[in-house]
Amino acid sequence: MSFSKDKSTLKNPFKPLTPKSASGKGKLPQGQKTLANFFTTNASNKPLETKNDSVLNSSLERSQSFFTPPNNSAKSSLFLKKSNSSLDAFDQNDGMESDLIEIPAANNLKNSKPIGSLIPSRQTSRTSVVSATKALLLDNLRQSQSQKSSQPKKRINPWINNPINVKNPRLSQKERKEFVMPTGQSGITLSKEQEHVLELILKDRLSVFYTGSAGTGKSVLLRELVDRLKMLYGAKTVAVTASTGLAAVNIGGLTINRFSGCGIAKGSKEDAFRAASKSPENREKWRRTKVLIIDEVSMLDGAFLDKLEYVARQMMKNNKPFGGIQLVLTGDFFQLPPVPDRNGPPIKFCFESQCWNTVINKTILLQKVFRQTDLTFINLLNALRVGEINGEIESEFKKLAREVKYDDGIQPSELYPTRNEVDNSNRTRLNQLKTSQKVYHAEDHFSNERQKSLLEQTLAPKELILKEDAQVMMLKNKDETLVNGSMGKVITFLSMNVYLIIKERLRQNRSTWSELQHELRILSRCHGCDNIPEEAIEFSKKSQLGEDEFIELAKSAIHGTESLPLVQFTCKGQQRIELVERDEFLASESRSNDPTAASRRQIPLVLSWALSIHKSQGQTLDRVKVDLNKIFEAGQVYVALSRAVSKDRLQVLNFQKHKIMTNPRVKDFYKSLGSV
Ligand SMILES: Nc1ncnc2c1ncn2[C@@H]1O[C@H](COP(=O)(O)OP(=O)(O)OP(=O)(O)O)[C@@H](O)[C@H]1O
Repeated sequence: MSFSKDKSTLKNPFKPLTPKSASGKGKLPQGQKTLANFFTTNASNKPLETKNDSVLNSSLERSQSFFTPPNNSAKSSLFLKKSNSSLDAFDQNDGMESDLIEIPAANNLKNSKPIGSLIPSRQTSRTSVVSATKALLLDNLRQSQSQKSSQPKKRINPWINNPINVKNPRLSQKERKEFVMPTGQSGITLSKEQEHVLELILKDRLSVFYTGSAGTGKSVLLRELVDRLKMLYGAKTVAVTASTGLAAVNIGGLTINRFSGCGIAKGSKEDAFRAASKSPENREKWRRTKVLIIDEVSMLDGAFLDKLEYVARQMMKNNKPFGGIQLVLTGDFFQLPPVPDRNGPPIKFCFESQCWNTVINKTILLQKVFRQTDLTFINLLNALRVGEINGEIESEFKKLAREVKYDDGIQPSELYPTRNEVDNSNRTRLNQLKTSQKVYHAEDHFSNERQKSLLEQTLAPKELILKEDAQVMMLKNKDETLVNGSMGKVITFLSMNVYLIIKERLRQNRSTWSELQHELRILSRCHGCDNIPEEAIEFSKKSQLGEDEFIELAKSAIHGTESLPLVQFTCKGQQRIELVERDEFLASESRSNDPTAASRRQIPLVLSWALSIHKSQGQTLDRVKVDLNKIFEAGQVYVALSRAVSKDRLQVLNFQKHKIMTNPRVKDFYKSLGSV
């Protein structure tokens, strides 16, 4: 490394850059975007853009346009609908949704009321909340009640600007009666059928199993439900669990095995109770539980559910079903089944458990599919779900073998049944790149070997190897458009200080993206060097940023903090560039407020040329390629193909009718619900 300029003649790299150097650049050719356009600080300023002019999208656009830009000084996190007329317009569209199917279980305690009578005020029930303290909730209630004649309320987006702060905001009995829960989650307005499920659980206090095909919004509904239940009863009384570690991580909960204290519960129900009651903390946890939520219930063994039911009655010293605990189960039994135990008895689905009919008061089928909007595609997926593939449907799927070309260079996620195939595919693709590489080692915090091994279940890898041009997927929700599952491409690696200068600089600059990508890569090479590399000095003479400015940036890059991946994401059809910082991943059995929680700090990205079908369950993927050659499990093909948002962005290789496996017991169960 050498200097071609005397250090003393160089400007102070830490001095803010002046706009002066931005001047003098030629105008952009027509239609070309400046790089500054790609850097978005607040995606919520833009309405959602979708190609389909469907009822759903137009509803979404309308509801999106009601948001005002974030406002820090506002009383945080309350979203309110703008006016009655817009609500009416929305409701008309709602009328086009398919009818609710509600299946009373054999012993239903109550019949549910008609939707209209369950929702006293359409206006308040359509208001939105993401997080709020008790005071804010009541404030919202008062405001919304006096809102009809007043000004439209300002909305702010707490996901972006405000920390979420739900500290056990319990409402009193009286307050609860008055309180009509608002809806939230990054601007998503729940559909009638989703709201109906909430009403059954929150108002009628029924134990509910809600199901529905892939993409019907079960997870969206669950997240909303968890927020609301915690607000109503207090966080500690709501047990949020899932059948697998991965699913538990997705909803910020524990595995049901861990929550219950039963462990793997291979023995009798009495053994399970003995294990669970060993620790006083565990007994206390059970006794304060009012609601138990279990997600991805298709993967939960029915025999385990029976043991749990017994444990609950013993713990609560109450002989009512589940010891009087309200139960909320969700999942789709046509998706992945429980993992069989080679040495144990054959698996049972939960609906085959002895307690099922006693503990579930209501079963609800969500019918409206949100993930896809093309009705033909939805029908094809439904045929796949129930395994009814006639010649016509088979030929439709076979047509999807064609290659799909994407003009932004981001390749589709390849889905494979086995982890080995996934690792091989990603490794091969990474090795093919001859670009710069960076290795990120996870920063793990744990207090024992068990916690250490649990950390390996988090989505974030212990060692993440990235290269420029590598295809990656985001693992965290950042705001409305950059979410878990967003796909992108690594541009280069920059330290935060250089990124901030460049970001500011590019707001005033009219250079195009293709012109600057190379400059950023050269700046990236300066990181950690003793002196400015020759290559950078040479390049500075033709830099779009101007020679002096480029040299200043190069000096900043030398002294920069950790070099982080700069990623170009495609979010809801728009390009967006972000420097991705480390984030925290809790082990599945840890709680965020527990100081002894096991956690991993890692860059929230994974290579995403390939994913396992198992990991893809629960995800919405923008572009998908599936090879059905090695499929071995019922539900696998359905899970894989139903991740795609449209047929146009799905490639299916080796589609053969005989590969589509559906469990006949699952089919019979759904037939008994009248849905097949
Ligand atoms: N009420 C709604 N309005 C608009 N979009 C919604 C709504 N509910 C869900 N969605 C969207 O539909 C997509 C699928 O939702 P979600 O993942 O909750 O479905 P799911 O039933 O859990 O699917 P799966 O069974 O495949 O895991 C997501 O992109 C989500 O944002």
